Amino acid sequence: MAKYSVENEVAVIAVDNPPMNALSHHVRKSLLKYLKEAESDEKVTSIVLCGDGRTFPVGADIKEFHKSVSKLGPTILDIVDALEKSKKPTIAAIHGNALGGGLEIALGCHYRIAMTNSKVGLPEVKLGILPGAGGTQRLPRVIGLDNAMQWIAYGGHHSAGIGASLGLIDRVVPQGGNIREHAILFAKAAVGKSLGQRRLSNISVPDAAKVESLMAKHLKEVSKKSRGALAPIVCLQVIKSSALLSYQEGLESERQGMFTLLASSQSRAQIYSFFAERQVSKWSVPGVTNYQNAVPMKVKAVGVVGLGTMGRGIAICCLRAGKITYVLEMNTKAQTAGVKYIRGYIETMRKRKQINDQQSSMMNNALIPVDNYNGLKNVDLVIEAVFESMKIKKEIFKKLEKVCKPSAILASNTSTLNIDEMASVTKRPQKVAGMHFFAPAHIMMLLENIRGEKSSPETIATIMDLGKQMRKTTVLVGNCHGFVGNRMFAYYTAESSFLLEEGAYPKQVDDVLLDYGFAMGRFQVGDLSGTDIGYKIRRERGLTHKQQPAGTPERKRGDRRYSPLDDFLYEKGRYGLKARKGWYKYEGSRTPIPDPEVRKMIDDFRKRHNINPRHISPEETLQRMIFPLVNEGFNVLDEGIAANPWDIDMIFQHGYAWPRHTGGPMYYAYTIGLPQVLKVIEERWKLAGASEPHWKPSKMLTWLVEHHGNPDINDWIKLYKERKSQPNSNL
Ligand SMILES: CC/C=C/CC(=O)SCCNC(=O)CCNC(=O)[C@H](O)C(C)(C)COP(=O)(O)OP(=O)(O)OC[C@H]1O[C@@H](n2cnc3c(N)ncnc32)[C@H](O)[C@@H]1OP(=O)(O)O
Repeated sequence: MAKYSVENEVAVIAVDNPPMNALSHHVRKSLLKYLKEAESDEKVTSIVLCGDGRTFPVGADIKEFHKSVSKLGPTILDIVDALEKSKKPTIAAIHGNALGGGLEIALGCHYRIAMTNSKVGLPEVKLGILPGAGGTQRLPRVIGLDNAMQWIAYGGHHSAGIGASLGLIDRVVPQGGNIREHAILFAKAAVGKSLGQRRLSNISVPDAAKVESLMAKHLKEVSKKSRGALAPIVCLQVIKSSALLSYQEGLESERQGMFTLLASSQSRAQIYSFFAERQVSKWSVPGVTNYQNAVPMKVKAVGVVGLGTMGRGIAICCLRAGKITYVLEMNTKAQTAGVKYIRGYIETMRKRKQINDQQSSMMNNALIPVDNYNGLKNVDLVIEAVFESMKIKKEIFKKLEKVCKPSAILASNTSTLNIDEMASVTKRPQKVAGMHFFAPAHIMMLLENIRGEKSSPETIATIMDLGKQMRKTTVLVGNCHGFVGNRMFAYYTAESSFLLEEGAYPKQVDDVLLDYGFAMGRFQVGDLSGTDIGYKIRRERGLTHKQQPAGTPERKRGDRRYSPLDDFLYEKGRYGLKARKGWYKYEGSRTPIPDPEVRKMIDDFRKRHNINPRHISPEETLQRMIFPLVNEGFNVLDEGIAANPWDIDMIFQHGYAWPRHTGGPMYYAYTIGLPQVLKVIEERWKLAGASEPHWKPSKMLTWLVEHHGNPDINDWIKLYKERKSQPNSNL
């Protein structure tokens, strides 16, 4: 709905649709009704449009997308047109966010004023669509083609100050000011002034002459940054029309572009991702607790044990979340280096204006290096971040148990190991949990929180709340080897090496993954993170080639297929980018170059094992990389390790840079169709057999296909759980 009032001859129309004033159908209807009323009321001389509550409208109602109600008139464009055509001055009064369709209606107004802390932007590209209410045609006319391409193709939010410097915002209202009162005064002053040039559809694009060079520049950038994504490309093409065609023709090109994008599977995947991101914070442990009833503990001080790459990043996250952060590192050299890194990073944030001087000095003061466990006696929560060894972690947990106050939560940043086993060496298993950060911890958006068997509701609520305070996409999962992410990802990695054994080379596999939309292929990522990391984890588990007793078949560990190619690579000193050689070689830059030495290593291996290399098609490569991971995803759901398919998808998008426009592995499987996915898995299982158990079709996937074909992803859990809970279900 919207509210209507007339104050001092100024009509004020306030959108009232909490929480975000989305432009739902009923809002659009009432907005147009009040606009007509203001237009026809002779006592009204000007019109202010604003938002009630938290914000100016943040855009179209995303829940309406792909539903018939979104097509019901009036459209947002009808409102934009009415605002622009109005004979009385129209003023958008922005507080909070003016995004998407919200900014488009502001662009329809003759003037825009905004609170200094408000944000403006056209983020539709993040939903796989484009601004469909004239935004692609009006924004370039006011801020120029170059800026508009930047804003629309990347979908960023920008401060009111930036908007003002580009001519988008006519006045910035300082903090503490009343936007409504300022708007009314502004509106009164605008009465009688010519509106011709204030109607943005009337003016031309200032830097239109540069259209071809700007187009080439932005196309190159988006193709690199959003590989495989359709929306940024279509956005650019449509914005280009603003420079070459009339406003009306440009609008038609926008309509066509929107039509194409809305019909694409990518927009569905991205809209799914928008809601999934919000859904994961509504966690639940069925029958135990959930986000609504568990109360988090107050965490003022955090301890971080270990100042290696992970510990440093975690400490930065804690400091940014406003925590007093004790960092424990016994090795003096490592401590000096770690603290130097953290302070250096704080300074970089200050220089980049991500934090101000006061925040920087607060963070520096809150960082407290300690060199013995007693230094952690006052913390409310500790995050252990040392090398991935159960023995070492248990020793640390025993020490923490002794020094930390009884109320303190003990968390481990383990990426694979059993949280319950760590909890078992303490007297407070209810206070033990996993907090799995992804490297680099201060950059990656994901936090995979692991509940132990005995973790209390308060402990779970606290680690989830801390993730939120760190502004991470925080997903709650159950305890098992590798949890959700690494348990599933292990098969992706294993299968990539099997592909090398059978006929592929690293670049061939990586190219398929790049075409799919990953920013980097599996072998490029391996080089970037360092091939030594995986080797040390395999060595800890007694798996590496050198640890096997004489006579052990090179390609087996127990009864499972194993590829030792990764071990050979490490043993040749090819540690990845840092050594300038890994799966690729690097000559003076970070560009991976296929290396004949690696090719020879693979060829020699094949010869030694009488493997006749065969051509592996891109289709087979993609299926073999992704489908085992999907299959394991269904096992993870079946066991309750992940509560929902979107939990898995968010883990992969934010922890493993899975391309957002495919939604994530589980959503992708749904897009392909579960029957097709199962068919490939079953065929592969017949070929591979028991030594490759990751191809054994998951019970849940099989049941869903047999009984429901390709059910809606939102129904997977409900359908399966209902059946599973029946007495003779055999599931
Ligand atoms: C033809 C014309 C075409 C127009 C295209 C568009 O306008 S597309 C929409 C463009 N706008 C956006 O993409 C903005 C989406 N919203 C956000 O980015 C964020 O919500 C925010 C505005 C930055 C605020 O973030 P914050 O973290 O403060 O809140 P939440 O994200 O948690 O949101 C609170 C709840 O509001 C729901 N919601 C937000 N925006 C919309 C929307 N546009 N439509 C419908 N619902 C929206 C969100 O889902 C949250 O709901 P919960 O049920 O509480 O989870």
